[in-house]
Amino acid sequence: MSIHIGARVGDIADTVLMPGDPLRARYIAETFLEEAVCYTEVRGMYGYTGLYKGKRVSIQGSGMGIPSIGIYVNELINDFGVKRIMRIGSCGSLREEVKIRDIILGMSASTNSSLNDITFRGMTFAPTASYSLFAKAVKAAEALNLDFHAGNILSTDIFYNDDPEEWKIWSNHNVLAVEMEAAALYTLAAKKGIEALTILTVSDSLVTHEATSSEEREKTFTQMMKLALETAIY
Ligand SMILES: O=P(O)(O)O[C@H]1O[C@H](CO)[C@@H](O)[C@H]1O
Ligand SMILES: O=c1cc[nH]c(=O)[nH]1
Repeated sequence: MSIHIGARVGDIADTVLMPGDPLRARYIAETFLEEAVCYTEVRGMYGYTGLYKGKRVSIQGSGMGIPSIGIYVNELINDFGVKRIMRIGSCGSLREEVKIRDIILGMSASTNSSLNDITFRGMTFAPTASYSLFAKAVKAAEALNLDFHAGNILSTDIFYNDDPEEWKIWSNHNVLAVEMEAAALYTLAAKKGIEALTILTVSDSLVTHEATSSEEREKTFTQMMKLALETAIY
């Protein structure tokens, strides 16, 4: 058991899918996994292990934001020996061509967080997905006949930004969408030598101001869930 994950060594699979929302973790486990067992309820941040098409996979909530996912990713790797983490989250579109409910593979994650300023002392690190997982996700998407966008995403520390125009700086540099965790996942994965990828579904658009409901964000982004599970077993 680690400080924030109430599991025993061996309870968590080598491959972990991480939604921000713990209720999405429960929904995925109950909907897609066989023999799913809940291995942690600490802080209500549910984690489950079960079988997807016969292969062991875990689903662990990360919470919202870089500090929260940083805690869980560190413990998953250091205390439970996890080898592969795929974040599956919602995001806001920053580009007109990226429509609501579209799927995005985050090849790299820009950030306005001080996370890497602190670590790299003012120099700039480029948090990047693992090519191995990215390539598998592309093949899995093709097999599922799913369209997707692939590119740079933004991991922001600020959900409610006082400056309603700031997103355009990122949009003007072809950053596809905004979420709040991928840069930390990619940085920690690089440091610890594990594989990482972020798969997102567009829940709202900063361009058109369309938005989906909380219930839809918890339960209906099933194409992204299936894509991540198929990538896990590819
Ligand atoms: O849907 P999740 O995975 O939580 O991801 C997005 O949603 C949350 C904000 O509503 C942030 O965690 C952001 O990254
Ligand atoms: O971080 C996020 C997540 C979803 N939608 C947003 O606009 N931002």
